[in-house]
Amino acid sequence: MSESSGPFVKICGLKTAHDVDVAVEAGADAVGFVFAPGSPRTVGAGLARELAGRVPAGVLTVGVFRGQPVAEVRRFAEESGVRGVQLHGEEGPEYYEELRAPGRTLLRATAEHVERCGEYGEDLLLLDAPDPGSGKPWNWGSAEFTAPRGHWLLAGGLTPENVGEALRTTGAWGVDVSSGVERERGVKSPELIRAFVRAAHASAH
Ligand SMILES: O=C(O)c1ccccc1N[C@@H]1O[C@H](COP(=O)(O)O)[C@@H](O)[C@H]1O
Repeated sequence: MSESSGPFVKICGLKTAHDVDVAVEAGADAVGFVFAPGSPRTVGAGLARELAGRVPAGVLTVGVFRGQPVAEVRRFAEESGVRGVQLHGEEGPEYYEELRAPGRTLLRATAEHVERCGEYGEDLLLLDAPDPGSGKPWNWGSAEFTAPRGHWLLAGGLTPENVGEALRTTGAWGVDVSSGVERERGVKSPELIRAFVRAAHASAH
């Protein structure tokens, strides 16, 4: 994982070589490929392998899953060569145990309150909206919100305009975005990707 002093930034839902290159050149720490079915961002393992092959070793490649059987997750991860696995379903700790592999980073996405990162054996916790990938924000700015301990990413409705405030308000270790860097649903905007990474990095100063 990133040792840089700024926040960890993941750009998710990439489908083209150009968008991958833009995210990497902009300074993203991680790029995500959606393997969950039914999303306008869903890609197959073959395309993801091509895209992941463009990514330098210092940038984490992540496969995104939702409610899929463990064998399917493992197969997609192995066929695509992604180094991270992000789970958005109801999977319990045993699921993480089964997916643990040398060099693999496990990300647990949840919309529930969590005390600390690592409760299910994950390396990174991702606090997201109940409807992941929808672009809808949630109540991370409210007085009731309490941040988990450890490394966690904030996601859900983030944009270049609100990411700085989101990082300052929540103290998140990093951020993850998909909709907020798209010009239309499922189609990334290079300008918005660059603006998002710039705004996230600027929040550290
Ligand atoms: O992006 C999707 O379509 C998706 C589908 C299924 C599970 C997760 C998905 N994306 C994740 O959602 C957040 C981004 O949300 P937003 O669009 O920025 O509001 C991020 O964690 C993606 O990995």
